[in-house]
Amino acid sequence: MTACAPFPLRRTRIKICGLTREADVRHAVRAGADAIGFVLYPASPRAVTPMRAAELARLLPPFVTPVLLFVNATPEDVQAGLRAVPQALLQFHGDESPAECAAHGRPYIRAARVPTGAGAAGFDLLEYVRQYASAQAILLDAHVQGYGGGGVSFDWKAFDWSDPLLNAGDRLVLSGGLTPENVTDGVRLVRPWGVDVSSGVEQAKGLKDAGLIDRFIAAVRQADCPQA
Ligand SMILES: O=C(O)c1ccccc1NCC(=O)[C@H](O)[C@H](O)COP(=O)(O)O
Repeated sequence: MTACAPFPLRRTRIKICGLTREADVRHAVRAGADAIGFVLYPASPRAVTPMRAAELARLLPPFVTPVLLFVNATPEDVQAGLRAVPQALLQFHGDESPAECAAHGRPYIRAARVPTGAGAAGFDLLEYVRQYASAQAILLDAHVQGYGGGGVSFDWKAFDWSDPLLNAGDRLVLSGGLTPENVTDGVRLVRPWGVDVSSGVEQAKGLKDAGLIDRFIAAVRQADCPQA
């Protein structure tokens, strides 16, 4: 772990997503993850059932948040997830409207799917952030085939992160193709409240790699330290 003197000015929150195994959950928590995501989207290679998410969420100590991820799920499916993991934060990755996301009366994370390459410049992120004013967090993901977890980044330089309207309320979560190699730069540029990673800490889809998790978290902490 990188040491800062006298202490980091900020601590970027870290969510690790798409866990399916007990050992991965235990390791992520020990390494310092703040939130653990479970994919309740049956078409995903990282999908778990609500019952399995509940088993894994039971391993979480206080102050580590379970997150249930949905893609165009029915309200009944979301409710089934919440019955299994009542303390969970919700994450919506599909085409859900602001009203659909808010309908469960629970804090939620809204994934914005930002076009990759030159397309990012044409994406009105400010309008998106305004539209989802009821979201506790806006997760900045890259638009890939499928709905997410694609291990692809968008062009972080396409937006003005110093715009107080864009970064208002500390609710941006940088995501999409983050790795131990690029996350320090991403955090220093965007200054998000948190980061979210799946592919970048995996040995295979749904199977996390302890060494990559350690390196990823150390790289985030490095970004949190004031630069010499
Ligand atoms: O993980 C999936 O398979 C998945 C499927 C459908 C929608 C979202 C999905 N995952 C989202 C995430 O894991 C993260 O929140 C985020 O998009 C980061 O993914 P990655 O680029 O793999 O780090």
